[in-house]
Amino acid sequence: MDFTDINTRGVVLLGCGKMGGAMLEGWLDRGLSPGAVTVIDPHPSDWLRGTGVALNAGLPDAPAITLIAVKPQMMGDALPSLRGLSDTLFVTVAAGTPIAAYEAAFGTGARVVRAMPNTPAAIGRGITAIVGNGAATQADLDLAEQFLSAVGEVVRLDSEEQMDAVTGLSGSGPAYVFHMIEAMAAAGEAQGLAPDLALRLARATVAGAGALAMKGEAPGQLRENVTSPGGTTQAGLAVLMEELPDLMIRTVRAAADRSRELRA
Ligand SMILES: NC(=O)C1=CN([C@@H]2O[C@H](COP(=O)(O)OP(=O)(O)OC[C@H]3O[C@@H](n4cnc5c(N)ncnc54)[C@H](OP(=O)(O)O)[C@@H]3O)[C@@H](O)[C@H]2O)C=CC1
Ligand SMILES: O=C(O)[C@@H]1CCC=N1
Repeated sequence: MDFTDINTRGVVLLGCGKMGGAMLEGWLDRGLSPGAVTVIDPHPSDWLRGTGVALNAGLPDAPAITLIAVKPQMMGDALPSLRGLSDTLFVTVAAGTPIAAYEAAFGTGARVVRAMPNTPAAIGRGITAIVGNGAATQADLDLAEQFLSAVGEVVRLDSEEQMDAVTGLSGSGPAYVFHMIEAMAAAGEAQGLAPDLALRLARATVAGAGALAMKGEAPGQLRENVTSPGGTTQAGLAVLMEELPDLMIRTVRAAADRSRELRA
């Protein structure tokens, strides 16, 4: 991405914790100038202090993008610090909080893009779903997509309604995969492997399988490629496939339901 215009107009980041920090790290690595960034966060981390961004300073007049990355529960306290801004594109990554809440805070004319990223953004491997409000123009959506593309893939949603399902799947999804690594490592230990070795095998297996899946071949075919008739994988999958589909449906549904609750 060409950051020239954004580096000139500036970027404001409200909240720089795990998600805001992951995205900022990705953008700084890819050409966003630290001097163009103003972060508002009550307790900046050591990492953030070392980046050279402006911390809790006055806001630029018309930042190209104002990224909102505070927890939904903090939104009421946090949004008033952005009230002076008008000529900016608000991009929010908060789970649950609807676009209407930002329109209530900044006016119906405010240009808002609601986004749901995930933490692999820190290494440029995130995926973010976006949807704009009525005031957001095609150019605004293009800008948000370009900016977010710097830290991974971007998909556009047809409606804000889809955001709860997206949050339950890809927003929270990295945690499911990390837990899968933990569970696989524990299972290896249960079969007699040393903890370090089991973790190394589990981590590399998930990372390698993920990278292979990204080549585009259907995951079902990739699974079959591993499964020799009458072999070990078939024996393992007989157990996993009995439980996992229903478990995953319940997992994603619980997360999506929580996203719906946060809206209330
Ligand atoms: N973590 C993830 O994987 C994902 C998170 N999100 C969304 O991103 C948002 C942030 O989540 P996450 O990064 O995990 O949470 P964190 O708690 O790690 O980050 C939130 C940050 O906001 C700061 N903060 C609190 N109050 C204010 C305020 N009034 N003004 C400015 N900053 C404030 C917090 O400071 P302090 O800690 O000192 O209170 C913290 O640094 C949430 O809305 C979440 O739904 C979306 C997708 C994925
Ligand atoms: O757990 C959460 O609420 C946030 C939203 C998606 C991932 N983390």
